Amino acid sequence: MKRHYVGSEIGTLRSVLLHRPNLSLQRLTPENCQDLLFDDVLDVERAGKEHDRFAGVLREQGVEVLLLSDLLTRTLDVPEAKRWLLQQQISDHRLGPGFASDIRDWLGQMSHRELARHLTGGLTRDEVPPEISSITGRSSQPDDFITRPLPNHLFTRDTSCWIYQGVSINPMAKIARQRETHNLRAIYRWHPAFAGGDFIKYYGDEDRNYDHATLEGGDVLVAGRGSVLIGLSERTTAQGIEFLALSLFRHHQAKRVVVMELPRQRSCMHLDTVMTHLDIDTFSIYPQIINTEMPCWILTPDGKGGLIRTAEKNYLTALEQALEIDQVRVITTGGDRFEAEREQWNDANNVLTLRPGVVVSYERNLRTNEKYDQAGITVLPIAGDELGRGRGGARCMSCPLERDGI
Ligand SMILES: NC(=[NH2+])NCCC[C@H](N)C(=O)O
Repeated sequence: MKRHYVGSEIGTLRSVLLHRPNLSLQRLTPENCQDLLFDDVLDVERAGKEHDRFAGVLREQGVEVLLLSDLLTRTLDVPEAKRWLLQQQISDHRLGPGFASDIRDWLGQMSHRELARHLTGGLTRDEVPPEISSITGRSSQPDDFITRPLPNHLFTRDTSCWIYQGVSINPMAKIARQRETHNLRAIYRWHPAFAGGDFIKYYGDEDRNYDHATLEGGDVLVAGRGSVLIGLSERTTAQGIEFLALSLFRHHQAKRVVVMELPRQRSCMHLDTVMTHLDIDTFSIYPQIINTEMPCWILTPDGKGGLIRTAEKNYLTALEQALEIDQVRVITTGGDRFEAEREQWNDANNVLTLRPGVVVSYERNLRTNEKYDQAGITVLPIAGDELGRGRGGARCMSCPLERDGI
């Protein structure tokens, strides 16, 4: 079995999980898109092409690209996985026991590819045969959906994140994304590439209510050298960080966790919207948010199963300690204040590093890409006019499964 291991944020990327936008994007309307955490509706066909190009660039660079729909389809071949997933996604308490059971039976007859399509793309009333109905004969949901689509599966970075020899399968903060976690849990439990594999599940794999202890992978940066950086953000709470840090220390996978506190706002919903790692000593940052005023702590194990929390003077010294280097170099978002704000909103700082100093970035962010270039960082540009409307860039549209350390 392949070894899944993510040793850093910038070491050579070898294998990555992506989700090609599908049915879920076709369901987005001006009325529901905000609820589903998209800022606009998309040209679905064009978004698909942009995504294919993104995957193409990764493959050309030698990265293995796995697609979520393929993994899910294969997972459904395992009868226990299929039963479990249908129970989770079409639950009795969501739809009422009779209706839920009829829907599960009906979905259970579908080809697994088609079922996977609905497990990510949702199910509408119209798609279900009319003879299946709830006791009132009405749709059990206020809108047309029997299960709502999961368009944010596009951002595979968030739902699960690999850290050294294990994975966190994340309890998501927003209702619109919580059911994504079931799909990932099933894949990591039952898909033959993962089932029984030699990796740790740090957090999030239990059937329980995680309540306020939420965590999303966009906030987790595997710095390497035994360090992990985590954003305390709109999505990732102190409670979630505490659980993950304790688990990392218990499994001897990290020596320290650097916590950086972000304002709770959409434009910087995750750490990776304002900061990514480009080369051993180099970070891309959005200076309006990432600056020396930002509260920052270092967590270390106390040797008795707890945590020691030390406040840090500023994030730069914290990063230097994390990477065990003398000085970090930062590249700030390009252009004047207005341009920088607009480019940050369009994910100029959210780039995917393929190996030290080589990144994939949206081509539209001209000013910032120019600064990367001047600083000796190689930019592989991709179009993202449609994809970007979901508020995410190359980093958050990818979940590294295998990457070298530094
Ligand atoms: N790691 C990230 N920056 N993820 C971006 C996620 C965007 C997505 N629409 C959401 O609101 O959840």
